[in-house]
Amino acid sequence: NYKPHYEKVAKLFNGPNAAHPGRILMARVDCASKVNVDLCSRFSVDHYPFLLWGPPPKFANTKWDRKQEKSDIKLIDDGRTAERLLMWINKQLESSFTLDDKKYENENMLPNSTSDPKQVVQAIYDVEEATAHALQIILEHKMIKADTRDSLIRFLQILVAHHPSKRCRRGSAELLINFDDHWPSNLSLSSQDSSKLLESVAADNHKICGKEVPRGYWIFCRGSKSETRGFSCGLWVLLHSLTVQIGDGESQSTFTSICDFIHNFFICEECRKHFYDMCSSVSVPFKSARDLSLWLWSTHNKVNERLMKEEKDMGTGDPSFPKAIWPPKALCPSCYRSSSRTSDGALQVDWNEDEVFPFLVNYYGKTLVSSYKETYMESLQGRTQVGAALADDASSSHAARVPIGAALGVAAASCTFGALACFWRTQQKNRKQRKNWN
Ligand SMILES: Cc1cc2nc3c(=O)[nH]c(=O)nc-3n(C[C@H](O)[C@H](O)[C@H](O)COP(=O)(O)OP(=O)(O)OC[C@H]3O[C@@H](n4cnc5c(N)ncnc54)[C@H](O)[C@@H]3O)c2cc1C
Repeated sequence: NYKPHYEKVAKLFNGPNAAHPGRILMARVDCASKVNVDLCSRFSVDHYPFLLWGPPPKFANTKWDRKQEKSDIKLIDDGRTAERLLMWINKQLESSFTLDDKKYENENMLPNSTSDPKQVVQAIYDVEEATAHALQIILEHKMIKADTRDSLIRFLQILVAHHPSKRCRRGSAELLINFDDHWPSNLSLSSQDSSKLLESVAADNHKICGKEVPRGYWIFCRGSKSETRGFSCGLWVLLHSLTVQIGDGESQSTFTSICDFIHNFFICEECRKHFYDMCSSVSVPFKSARDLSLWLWSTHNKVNERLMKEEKDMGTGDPSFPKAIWPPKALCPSCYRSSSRTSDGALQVDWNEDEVFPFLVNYYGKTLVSSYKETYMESLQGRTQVGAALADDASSSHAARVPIGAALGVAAASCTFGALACFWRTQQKNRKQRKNWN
């Protein structure tokens, strides 16, 4: 959501149609990407958006500390919207640029097309990807601290028991077994200690969902644009899949663990804050898995509802996957008792929760896991049929449109097409690296 704000400002200064070319160079860095870890840690980036201002050469070789009083590089502390950011810049330069200096053209309005909801059978790969991705972010951003350590342990415990992927359950267990060796409870990590531990975890080849993951691409959560969907979509699917697996006696502790995990380890500041507020508004402890699954479902719908409006107003979001109240009637007709539209066009649904819960259990439980089991069995039988299995899936009644790159990637992970995999992965890496500096 910040992106269009910053692009609005950047378009005044960057690119061939800029109204004020060359006055300022705006650049963006994706700190969630491995190639930028060193750069981002030099500037102690611990949340986003994180805006810095300074002479370009200083960014090349400075190690910046925000506590440092006299520095050529400053933290922009008031730049959450295009207007405020431009006001901040105007103050620095004693200028009077306005956003109207060059009309902002929204390039994101592409025609809509609908997605096939049955693709969830392939979401198991994205749940693995999101799990590995989350751990990678936690390690690279050195987020395990004295006050967050317990929350990670509690979340890993849930993953050990209920992660829909067996290899992630195994990997989470291994991580827990070695947890005290890597992160002793009395250790308050200096950045040097933390780097050493990160190296040792990497050297142990500790991959929470097996060696092949993260694979570097998304299947179910693949957006039509490179910067949409992906991790946050995979994270939602993981959370839903956990809530439908737990037993009634675990519902309250799972609720607390999910809330704490998002609060401590989801680096999208706005998301974790909103989610934390919604967690805090729950006053009665959960007594059943049903209640927790329905709470997460309706919380997700509240986020959808809010983003639906924001994305419409700002032209963000993925045009091929517009936010909507979920599940749509076509996916679960019996979930709807009745529905109507308000005067401003918003959908209001009288839900039949006795139908929604079994629907969620089936969607995020049985259906999601079905594809994994098949693949896992095949991997035990010699790992040669994965590409074919995906192709078969695509024409089965669980029809899933598998992007060709992803299908090749999964096939490659089975070690069947080594050379192809190498080529494809290199392409992916190059693409990622190019993206990070545009
Ligand atoms: C905990 C959390 C909080 C977030 N908060 C914010 C925020 O405050 N601001 C922000 O801009 N972004 C937020 N995000 C990101 C945002 O919700 C989306 O994940 C992101 O925009 C990608 O959207 P998507 O189209 O892939 O669908 P997502 O919303 O990520 O959903 C993934 C899939 O889940 C299914 N689904 C959709 N709704 C439901 C539901 N109600 N119940 C069950 N399944 C459903 C659909 O199949 C969908 O494709 C948050 C993400 C998480 C995990």
